[in-house]
Amino acid sequence: MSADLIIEVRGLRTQFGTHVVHDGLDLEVRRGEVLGIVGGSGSGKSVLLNSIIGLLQPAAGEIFIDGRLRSRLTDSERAALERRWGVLFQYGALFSALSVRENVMAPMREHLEISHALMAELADLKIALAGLGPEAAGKLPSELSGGMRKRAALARALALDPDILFLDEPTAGLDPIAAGKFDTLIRELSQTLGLTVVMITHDLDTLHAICDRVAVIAEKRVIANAPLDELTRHPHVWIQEYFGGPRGRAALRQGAGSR
Ligand SMILES: Nc1ncnc2c1ncn2[C@@H]1O[C@H](COP(=O)(O)OP(=O)(O)OP(=O)(O)O)[C@@H](O)[C@H]1O
Repeated sequence: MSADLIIEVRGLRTQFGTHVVHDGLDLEVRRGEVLGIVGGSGSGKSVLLNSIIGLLQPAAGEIFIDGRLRSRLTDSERAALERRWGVLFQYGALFSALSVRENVMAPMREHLEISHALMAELADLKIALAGLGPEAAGKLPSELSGGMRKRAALARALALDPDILFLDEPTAGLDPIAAGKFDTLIRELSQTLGLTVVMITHDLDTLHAICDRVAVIAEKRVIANAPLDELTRHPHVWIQEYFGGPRGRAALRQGAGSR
């Protein structure tokens, strides 16, 4: 595995009963990049993410993180590895009965042995980093707008100073202005903190605004993984329909105009 790869998936097969989701899937993620993952509904984007982070056991294949084979790690090595990433799940998945600050403190309680006061202080820093004002810290998720909830979930994903951030449809449900601001925030965080970002998205604007490369899942595997301008020339029919359809062309024009 080359040193600039932080994640490498080889020959992944996942299945539920007889339903095969991935078969012979390969994926490479380079250190420090923002990688977008696209594919039709049900093509297995979330299942891929859950396999990489260990929530799902693949039927076959190998997943290397920093050159180390996931399946060969001891429990304590795996726990240490899992502290290195933050995950923003598709629906935010905040604890509804806990304040934003307590939500951000939750992974700290699990993994860090530091005082409550220090945890609260660190949580407030992450909340600010995610672009929320200090008044948000004491609020419940239900008291926040959709965009603010995404930021709260992002603050929690940043709780343990990860070097990889996994985002499952981070801008879904946001209006275009809020989505654009969230994109900018992710780009700034990846640059200032040196984060590697792996992001599932259907949002063509997001792909154009912040992704260095885009991996396309179709036919149970990654059929292409390239910068967008290369990808749009790819002959595969799904890619042509996705990027060459009216929405794809509009996002392309807008992306070109904003660069
Ligand atoms: N726990 C599970 N048990 C059985 N089938 C599952 C399970 N999780 C996912 N699947 C199936 O695996 C396939 C891929 O699901 P996945 O959620 O990864 O799709 P996706 O590409 O993320 O779709 P979307 O864009 O709609 O979110 C789907 O057919 C789904 O029904």
